Amino acid sequence: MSTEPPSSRPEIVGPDSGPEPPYPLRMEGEVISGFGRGSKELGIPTANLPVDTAVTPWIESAESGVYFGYASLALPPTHPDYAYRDDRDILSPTSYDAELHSQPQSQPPSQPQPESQPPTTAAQTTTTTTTATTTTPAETAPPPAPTSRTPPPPYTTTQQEQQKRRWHVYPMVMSIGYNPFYGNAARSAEVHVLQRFGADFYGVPMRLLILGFIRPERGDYAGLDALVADIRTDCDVARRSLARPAWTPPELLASSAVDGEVGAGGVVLDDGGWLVRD
Ligand SMILES: Cc1cc2nc3c(=O)[nH]c(=O)nc-3n(C[C@H](O)[C@H](O)[C@H](O)COP(=O)(O)O)c2cc1C
Ligand SMILES: Nc1ncnc2c1ncn2[C@@H]1O[C@H](COP(=O)(O)OP(=O)(O)O)[C@@H](O)[C@H]1O
Repeated sequence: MSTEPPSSRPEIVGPDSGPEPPYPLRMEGEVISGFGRGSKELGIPTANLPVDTAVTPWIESAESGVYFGYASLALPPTHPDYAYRDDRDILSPTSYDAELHSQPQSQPPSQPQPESQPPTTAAQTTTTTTTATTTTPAETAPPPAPTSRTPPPPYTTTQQEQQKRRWHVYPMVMSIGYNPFYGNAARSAEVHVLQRFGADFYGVPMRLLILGFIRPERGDYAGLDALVADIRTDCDVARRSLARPAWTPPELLASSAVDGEVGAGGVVLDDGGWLVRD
């Protein structure tokens, strides 16, 4: 079990009756690379999506901070986590493996490292039919220790493979903002999927059904450990919040759910099937 969260942090967010307006919010795109800090410095990988207000207008006025909900990934058959159980392959929030939060793989710096390079742009990585990039942006941080993580494989090379992709749904926690601890110049959307994966999934289509807000982003952490502890608490909060009946996939993906319909108990039933629709 996790350590006690700071007393100011609630353990669950959102009403037991389910998500309330303006949620659910949606976002989708192909996973692009960020600054490579998530795994190496924090031990918490984050899958980045391009932030494009033309495609996702709500994001312009969205408060910078931590959100939670469900992420679906259109994994190709070549990915080790590709599994065919059903067209709607749902992972319960309670199946989350807490060991996912392994320790950072290199010695973290005690102070935040400034940006040394701009993030990879969407234009560099939006084509699914090309090989995913294997480069990691240069950093001013200490050189990374040897890592056991595999480089991004060329998942999306053939049309045949694309046709065989299947959507897999997982609980997630995400950050939308400028990462003030690092002082990013551009706004980013970064998703930590509450699942341990056998390999990276750069270039893979990802959809997000965002169901609630956990907290505003912070830049005043005393050090990296404090940021990591807060993110781990975010993960616990998201997992607990999503485990409630009105927040679990069967309710969200109910076949009777109509987009935007207000169901019993004031729950806004989204067309959760969007997460897995081809
Ligand atoms: C749940 C969650 C909460 C986060 N909260 C903060 C935060 O409060 N302040 C901050 O500066 N960055 C926050 N971050 C962003 C991390 O700093 C970011 O994921 C890290 O810099 C990795 O960036 P990269 O994907 O470019 O490698 C958060 C990330 C996640 C997934
Ligand atoms: N549980 C997970 N959540 C998010 N991304 C993951 C996860 N496991 C593996 N990954 C992979 O790790 C990548 C993010 O790694 P990270 O070190 O944060 O680098 P960057 O943000 O620069 O891409 C994601 O794009 C994804 O391919």
